[in-house]
Amino acid sequence: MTAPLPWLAPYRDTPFDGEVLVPGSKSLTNRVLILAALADGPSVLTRPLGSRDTTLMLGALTTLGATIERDGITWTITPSAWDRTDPSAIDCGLAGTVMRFVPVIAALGSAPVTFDGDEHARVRPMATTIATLRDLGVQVDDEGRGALPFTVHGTGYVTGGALEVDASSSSQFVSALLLAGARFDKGLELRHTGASLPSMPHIDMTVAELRRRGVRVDTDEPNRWHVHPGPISALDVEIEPDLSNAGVFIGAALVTGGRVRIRNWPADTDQAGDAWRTIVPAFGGTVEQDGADLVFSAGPVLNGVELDLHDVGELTPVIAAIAALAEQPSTLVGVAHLRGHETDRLKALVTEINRLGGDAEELDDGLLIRPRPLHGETFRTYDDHRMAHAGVVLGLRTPDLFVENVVTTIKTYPNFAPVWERLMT
Ligand SMILES: O=C(O)C1=C[C@@H](OP(=O)(O)O)[C@@H](O)[C@H](O)C1
Ligand SMILES: C=C(OP(=O)(O)O)C(=O)O
Repeated sequence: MTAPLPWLAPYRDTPFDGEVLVPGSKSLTNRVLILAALADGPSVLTRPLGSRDTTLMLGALTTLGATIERDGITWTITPSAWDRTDPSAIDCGLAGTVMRFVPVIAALGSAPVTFDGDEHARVRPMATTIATLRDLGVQVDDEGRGALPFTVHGTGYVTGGALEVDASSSSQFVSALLLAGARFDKGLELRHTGASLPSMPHIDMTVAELRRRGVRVDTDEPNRWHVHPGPISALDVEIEPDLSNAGVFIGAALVTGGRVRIRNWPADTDQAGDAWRTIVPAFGGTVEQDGADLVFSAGPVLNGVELDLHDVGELTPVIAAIAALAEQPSTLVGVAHLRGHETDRLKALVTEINRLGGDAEELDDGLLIRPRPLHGETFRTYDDHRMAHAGVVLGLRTPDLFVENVVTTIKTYPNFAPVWERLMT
């Protein structure tokens, strides 16, 4: 198959002023799908995200015995009976939520399940998943790789109890264990032992979704979670718009001196993307609530920023693109773990911003970006949806910028390129 031609990103010399309803949250959709597959009855999801990562999650849960019925904007999930005994295989693609969450769920079944994914998925950090499963008494065959592919041999139950995890390279190792913990015979008393724990809002989201379904989770001490054993109640939910993906449109408003209305911004949410409310003022912009929507506007000057993005690392690529177009230098820290994301995002951002004539430098745990005039080039995306988002934001202010493999945005955003083209041209 030949690679698609690089795509000419829309350029604008006038302010963008638009309105967007972004598709559903990846993180919420994939958590809700897992919990629906473990629940005590069928659950209905309204406005779930239909994208590559959620399709992979549906495929994985179907393989484990759940059934899915789709009807327009609703999906009905009937839980698995967990009675399969034949070996099966699950494709994780490049989805962290599939490769980290599903192996722990598969341990509850009674069959060997082999996990693999895209070429780059094989270098994403997975040793913690394998080690914690073994600590729980589950047999995992990885032929010493400490990475995909590997096979989980479920025996129909996991005893659970006390467990330590070093989740400094990804919060998803914690979320995975918490999501399954109520179904362990003794529940789960989990303690994170590593130096730091990224993406805390994502862990808070996991705990909140468990509690909404009647699971008792104690979080009295930092870095400790006690999930009590018991049923997970079925629950019908509406999925919030993906606030991390809203960032690319917010970026468009900031770098063109314009404005964007993001429709249906949830008033109370655990999504990492809610941090745009404070990030936009740091760049000199403003944020206004208007009914159910948030309106983000550029200020008279696009300031440089000094931000610790440890909690909200997935916002970094778009923030880096905005920073490269700002009027002063920016420093972004707290994101060493981005080296284990869809690609090594620190290296990729430095390489691509500098390819356009920019001046970006990799720090131990982040980026230093000094704005420079940029010129058109092909912006490489390394199969990373958020690198493509960074590229299109830079393209708004850089004539003749081509984005390689813009279709990679399908990971979390169906039809992104046509939507962007329609809004920006
Ligand atoms: O649990 C989740 O849904 C996610 C957790 C975060 O992972 P890391 O902690 O690995 O950054 C985030 O970056 C990722 O996009 C989604
Ligand atoms: C890190 C990300 O994804 P994943 O869920 O694959 O880890 C992301 O979407 O920015």
